[in-house]
Amino acid sequence: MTIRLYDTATREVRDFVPLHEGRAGLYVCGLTVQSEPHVGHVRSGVNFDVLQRWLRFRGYDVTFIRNITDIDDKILAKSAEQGRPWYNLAYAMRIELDKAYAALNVAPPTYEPAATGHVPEMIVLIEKLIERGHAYPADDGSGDVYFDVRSWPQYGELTHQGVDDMEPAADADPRGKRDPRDFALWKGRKESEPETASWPSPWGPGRPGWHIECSAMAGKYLGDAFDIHGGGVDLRFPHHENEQAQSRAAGGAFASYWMHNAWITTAGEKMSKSLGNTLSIPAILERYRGAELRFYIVAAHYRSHVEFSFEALDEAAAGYRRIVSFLDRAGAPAAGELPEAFAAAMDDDLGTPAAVAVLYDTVREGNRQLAAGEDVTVTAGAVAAMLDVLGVHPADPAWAGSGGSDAEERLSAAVDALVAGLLEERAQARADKDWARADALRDRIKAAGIEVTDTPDGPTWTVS
Ligand SMILES: Nc1ncnc2c1ncn2[C@@H]1O[C@H](COP(=O)(O)OP(=O)(O)OP(=O)(O)O)[C@@H](O)[C@H]1O
Ligand SMILES: [Zn+2]
Repeated sequence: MTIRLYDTATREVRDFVPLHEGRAGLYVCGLTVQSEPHVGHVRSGVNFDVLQRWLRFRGYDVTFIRNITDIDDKILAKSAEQGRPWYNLAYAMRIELDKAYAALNVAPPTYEPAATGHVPEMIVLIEKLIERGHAYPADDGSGDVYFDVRSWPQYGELTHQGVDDMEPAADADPRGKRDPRDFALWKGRKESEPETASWPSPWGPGRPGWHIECSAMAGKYLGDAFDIHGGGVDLRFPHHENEQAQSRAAGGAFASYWMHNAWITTAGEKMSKSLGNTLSIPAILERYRGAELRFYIVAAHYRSHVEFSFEALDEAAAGYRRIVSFLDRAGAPAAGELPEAFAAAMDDDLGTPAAVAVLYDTVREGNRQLAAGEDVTVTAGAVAAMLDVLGVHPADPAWAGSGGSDAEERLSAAVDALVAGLLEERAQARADKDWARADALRDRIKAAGIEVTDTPDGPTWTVS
């Protein structure tokens, strides 16, 4: 019954022991809202949504914080390219991200703080670091402030590296730094940058560095010490190493466990805009239901890279539809008891592949029971409970309006059958050269607002 989680910091699977009994504080790095999200971007949203659902199922009162980075170099560069204010781009992309999460039934976090709303908290934290001798303002008049990595002997402990082996920090102007690895806490405003992208500070107008944002927001909403910090595996270094160094150097314990999800890849490479191998969420949702895409993502272990392919997605979607069809035939029961093997798999570092195997086995057994005319109440209730935990229950109200909800599909199937019947009658009337009847049938279909198109595979219809 104990949840065990792989902790990236200790590199082992450990029992989850919360700081406060019955409660779990979770912080996940959200996205920089600079462009439309692709399927790789939403993976962490889905994976950590499964984690928070599992923690809740196990009785924890979860506080889940996922931030939005709405100011940074990439946003400024892209908005300049597009000739629009940076906040206009960030806001528009935030709306796209919200839509993608909603389409995948990723529940909103307890609170979703945006970096631009927390600059005063970041300034207080930077002042504290300067006071404690772990940060310094650059002496080149740039207005930058850097974290002094040599002042913090534990720097590198999260990713098990010695300072001397590390690359220079890329996110800061090298001029005013004491050590090339010192990273920016505050970036003085450059002449070329818009005034609206700067905030007053003791070091002059400027904006926060990326790493300090998460330290300040995690501290504000979860306190100096909290349970789990998550994010994509590429954030381990430098972002998470830096977050931990800042927060601990300021006196807090920060996260007890670190969890990192792996990538969605194409041809073995991280799906990424800079590689030009991305697939946007709306493009996928033109062909698949949100629940099918989510099922595809959750069926893989969060620490395994997923090589994206439409064949694999087709397979997952077909598997999901078989599960839904079983539930339908079993009379769409309420969630019942969760099978122990499923719970054990989830307790074991969110072992979703093993959990999904239990789900398929249970459906197989349910189909056998249906064929044998046996009672399927318990089996179908177990299937419903497992789908709930994974966030893919077809009756979840979250799917309503996102296209292809269960109710819509059934309605569509019913209309399909009726239209097919009318079209068959029309075909027969034509074969019989009964033109008046054929026309009357065509008019009836049209009057119902249905448009029929003849294709080589036979007629198809849409609601006009
Ligand atoms: N293919 C992916 N699989 C899983 N997570 C991803 C993937 N791509 C990006 N992420 C996550 O999304 C966040 C933003 O990543 P990043 O800025 O690198 O996006 P990107 O699309 O790769 O952009 P760029 O092309 O500028 O590198 C990070 O938290 C990262 O972990
Ligand atoms: Zn972060």
